Amino acid sequence: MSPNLIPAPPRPFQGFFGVFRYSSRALSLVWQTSPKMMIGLAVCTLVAGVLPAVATWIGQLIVDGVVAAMDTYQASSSLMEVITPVLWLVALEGAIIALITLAQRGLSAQQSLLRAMLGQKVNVMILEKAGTLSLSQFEDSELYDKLTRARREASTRPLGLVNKTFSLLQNAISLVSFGVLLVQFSPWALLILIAGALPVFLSEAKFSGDAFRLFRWRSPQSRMQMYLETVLAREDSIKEVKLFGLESLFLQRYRDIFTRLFKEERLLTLRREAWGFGLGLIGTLAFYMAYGWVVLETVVGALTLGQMTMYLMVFKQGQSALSACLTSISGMYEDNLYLSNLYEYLEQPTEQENGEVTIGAIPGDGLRFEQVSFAYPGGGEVLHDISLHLKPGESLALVGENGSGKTTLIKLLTRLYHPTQGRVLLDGSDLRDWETGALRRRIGVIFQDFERYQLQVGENLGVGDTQAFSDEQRWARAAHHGLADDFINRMDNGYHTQLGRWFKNGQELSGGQWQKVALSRAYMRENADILVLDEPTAAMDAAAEAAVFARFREHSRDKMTILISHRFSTVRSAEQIIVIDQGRIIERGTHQALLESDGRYASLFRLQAKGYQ
Ligand SMILES: Nc1ncnc2c1ncn2[C@@H]1O[C@H](COP(=O)(O)OP(=O)(O)OP(=O)(O)O)[C@@H](O)[C@H]1O
Repeated sequence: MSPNLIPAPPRPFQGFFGVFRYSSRALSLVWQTSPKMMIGLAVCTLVAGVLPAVATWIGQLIVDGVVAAMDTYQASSSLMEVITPVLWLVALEGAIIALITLAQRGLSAQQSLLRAMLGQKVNVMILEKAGTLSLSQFEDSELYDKLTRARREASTRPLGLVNKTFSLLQNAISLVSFGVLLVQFSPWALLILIAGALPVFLSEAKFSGDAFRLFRWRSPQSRMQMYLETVLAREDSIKEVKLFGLESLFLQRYRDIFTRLFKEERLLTLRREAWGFGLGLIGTLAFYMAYGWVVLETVVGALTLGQMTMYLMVFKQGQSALSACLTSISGMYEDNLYLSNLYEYLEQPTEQENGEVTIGAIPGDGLRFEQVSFAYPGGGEVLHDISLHLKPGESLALVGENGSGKTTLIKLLTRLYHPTQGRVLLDGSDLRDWETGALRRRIGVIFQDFERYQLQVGENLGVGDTQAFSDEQRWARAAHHGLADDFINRMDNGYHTQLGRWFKNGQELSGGQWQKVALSRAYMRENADILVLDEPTAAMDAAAEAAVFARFREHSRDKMTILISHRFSTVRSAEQIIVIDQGRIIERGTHQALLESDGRYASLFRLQAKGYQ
């Protein structure tokens, strides 16, 4: 796809000025970050903007002073007397130049400090917003693109915009002061100056828009590149990459994406620079026309030598100030486009899911699914008409083939998703109405794809209850329930051992040990009265599994427990067993009752039992 074919943004080029709507927000963001430095930037900008014209004007006074001094000196008076006024002017110009340098240093120091502070602030804003997004929003690839784009570009853009705003101000001030001097020569000269710079500006603005559209268009591909980088360079995937010999395959795909993207980028860059050069020539032409004119006026005696030098300087500097102004404007346009990305992401509506219920309408009623159906966003229905009731102290086991919907049911119970039809009730109140904190405190859950944090072992347990994140006694208790205490106590630094390979002295655990850590994490929620274990023992040896369930039953006598497992040995003791097939409940009852009814459960059980004979 060529950049020409890249879909235009909702407000195309004619909305050039409309796109500046993010400028004020970027400015206020910088102001919030550091009002002092923003004022400092403004002062330095002002100083660096006004003084060059003053220096040029003094330059003219010096040249004319020198010419006059040469005449006076020949008419013989003392050299010192003749030259002193000129030397004072030289000293003054020197002082002004020193002041300009000081202002420029001040500018760059404040810019680099602000850059660091703003980068951090914007990244925190992006991550804070990420914390408010729902799971389904995270799974939406368009939103994910927005998030990635915002993280890649947006953190440097607010400061860029502020810098350009100030630089625009600075150059505009210089331009006005040069303009005042130039108009005295001829208003036409001012016109020539403007006419020379305008074409480059227009082409720059157009290409900035194109560059942004290219950036947007290619973000899914950039994301694929980032993904391949991760797979090829992360310890958790490298094992498989090596064994399957995937390096060259993935690297080739990585290169192909680059080649495709680079083709577009090269085309755009070449066009941008070629047009910039061609239209820039108009500016050069304008300068040399004005040059010839000034020379002519000097030769015929309409200008002094000092004035000639000054006007040439003024024209040259005026020209660069004008083109700097226009570059700032087109740069601001570009920054605004990128900021539109950031704000599109930050303004993404979040699903308001915080209700107010902290104690249910019918305390002690337990958990109910009432004719619940569910479809993932953009997908077909994966759960159909599920009804079940679990009272405090009862245990439920979910059985079913891969993909039948067991984990999805748990996601609804933990309110990671909402039912598309029907309701889930806890103690008689709809889950949607529960206050998030109160609801989460009541549920301890371990998913089959639990997270392996590159933190200390203890902290890996602590994440189960942020209130007790660093509570070592609670770590020990949870590890005891989850049968993780034995191996943790044998580690060099006990609960303070760093896990994973990302950081120094990190230790890797076996699959079963990780699972024990995850199980203990669920036990950190001591007040939770709903315990959900989604295949908690798949990686454990038989003895560990038996011990885990013995401990589980003992620990959860007065709780509601939901267990998902493909092993019937662990399922059979549940008071209620539900068999799910393609999102529907097809059988329910106790182990004994299900065997007697001789349905799907009974045949699956016999199949597994045969495997052990
Ligand atoms: N995030 C998702 N987005 C879209 N569809 C999904 C998502 N997660 C699961 N599914 C689909 O929902 C269906 C049920 O998946 P679920 O994970 O609930 O099955 P499961 O019974 O837990 O399977 P397993 O025994 O393999 O863990 C599957 O068809 C799956 O493809």
